[in-house]
Amino acid sequence: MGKKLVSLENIIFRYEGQSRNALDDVSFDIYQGEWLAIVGHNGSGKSTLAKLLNGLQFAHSGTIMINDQIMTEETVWDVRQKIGMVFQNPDNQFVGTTVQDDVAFGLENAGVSQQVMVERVHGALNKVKMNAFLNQEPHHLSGGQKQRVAIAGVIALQPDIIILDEATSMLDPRGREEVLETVRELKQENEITVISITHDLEEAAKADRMIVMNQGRLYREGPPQDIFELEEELIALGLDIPFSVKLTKELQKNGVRVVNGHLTEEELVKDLCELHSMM
Ligand SMILES: Nc1ncnc2c1ncn2[C@@H]1O[C@H](COP(=O)(O)OP(=O)(O)OP(=O)(O)O)[C@@H](O)[C@H]1O
Repeated sequence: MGKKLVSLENIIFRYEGQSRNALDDVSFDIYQGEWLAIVGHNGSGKSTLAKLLNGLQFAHSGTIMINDQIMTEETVWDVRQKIGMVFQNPDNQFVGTTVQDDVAFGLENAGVSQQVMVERVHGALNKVKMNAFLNQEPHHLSGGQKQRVAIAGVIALQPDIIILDEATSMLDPRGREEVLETVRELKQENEITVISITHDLEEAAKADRMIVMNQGRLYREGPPQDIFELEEELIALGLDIPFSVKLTKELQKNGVRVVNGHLTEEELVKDLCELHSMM
């Protein structure tokens, strides 16, 4: 496990005029190089967590520490440099007229020299496999490609952490796969730390660790295999377990000896093929 990069301690936050806390004594850590998925039903506090991590709101009590710096109104601009956000709607975050302008936008604002900018734009687009689209206009791109450009815009700024706030929820299955594959590769190659906030437990299954939020409280945390063992509890919280986990349970009930822990359909299919070849 890498070093502790983010630490939340006893965070309490309530929106003005509301009778209950949106975040109620939430504590957890995030380690360098890990992919943490934060899941929960509507209103469980996921987006509020993202707002606090990005300094758009401040906790009423408790501490958020990001790479050894405590988040306060005074440090927020420094801390924000360490975090890149990718949001839900691919169309709302395209600010350039072409792919390369879009990726360069944040670097221009950061006052980076022309030479460094060109290197970083090309490097970032290479990493998300969008370098063949440098001069394309956004309306020629699919949703998945637009989100990959948004990710390139973020990694060009070399943050320590990327937060994906429901970044795949408006994409078709292919776009979703493209974006998740990009995240997986980035994480593997660059030791970047990923926080994905999602309704989608199939997506969360790809993370190293999951946090389940419920009514502003941290309900459970652990590796996806352990979290999906909570099957009935997750369903009671309004969450749906991945298809491969459900199918594994049904197959086992019917006497098929598949092993537990298949978080993707591919893994389950591989196991079934191996069982079949032994028959
Ligand atoms: N701007 C706001 N003003 C008042 N209350 C808010 C505001 N935003 C969120 N809330 C409340 O705070 C709580 C947590 O909401 P939050 O949006 O963080 O949940 P979420 O898990 O991200 O839900 P969703 O998946 O629907 O976005 C909910 O009770 C919600 O009604």
